[in-house]
Amino acid sequence: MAGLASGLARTMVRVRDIGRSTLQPPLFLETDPAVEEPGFDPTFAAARRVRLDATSWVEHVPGWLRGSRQLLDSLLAKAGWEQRDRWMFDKKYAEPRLTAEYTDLAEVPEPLLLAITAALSEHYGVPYDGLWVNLYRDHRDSTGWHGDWQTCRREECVVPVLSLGATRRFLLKPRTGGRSVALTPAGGDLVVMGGRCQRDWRHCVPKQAAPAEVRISVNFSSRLQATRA
Ligand SMILES: O=C(O)CCC(=O)C(=O)O
Ligand SMILES: [Fe+2]
Repeated sequence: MAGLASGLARTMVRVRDIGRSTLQPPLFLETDPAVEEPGFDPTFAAARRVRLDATSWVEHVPGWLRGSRQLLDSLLAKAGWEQRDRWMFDKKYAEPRLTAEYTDLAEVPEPLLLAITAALSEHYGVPYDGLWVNLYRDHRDSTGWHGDWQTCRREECVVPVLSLGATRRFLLKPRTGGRSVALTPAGGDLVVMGGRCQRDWRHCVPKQAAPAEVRISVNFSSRLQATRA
């Protein structure tokens, strides 16, 4: 991680350069490798893409956001966390995590997230205009196998997920069954699902036996992708 951090330091964007109201990526780049302020790599230099099959892929960008603990603490305090229910057959279950959703970016409580949204839009060529955040309070919280159908109604979508806090396993497996692919995103890492991933694959964040601290995932959405072509 030390090598990676110093390699990325040149291109980190400082949070203090991010205007409150602008959706444009910040213009000033940080040059001091010792800086601890939050900052992201607008070049996505560390991205590693895994081809899942001929039409689906997942990308892991380790260490994309530096100083991610600050964003975690801020969201913990400021996001309007709610408990959601899920119906399974005839029974209602409380989801084993908390969620806050922002369909309007103007409501997002952290300006850094606006700059991050703009950088993701620019890099992946998708106009992200909303996001939802999930809070995994400890190792017993989880997300079951699913595809993001509500936010991906097109054949192909690009769905970025930014991890903050504890390292947890993020698994993908073909919808029709078969071996799963495991990623272990740490705080500050991006996982990006692309191609037909939401149609042909499922993803989850499983519970684990080993104790884990709090984790937040930030999931980016686009009205364009949520609308049938
Ligand atoms: O928490 C994560 O890493 C993934 C969350 C997710 O897949 C979802 O909320 O749809
Ligand atoms: Fe999902």
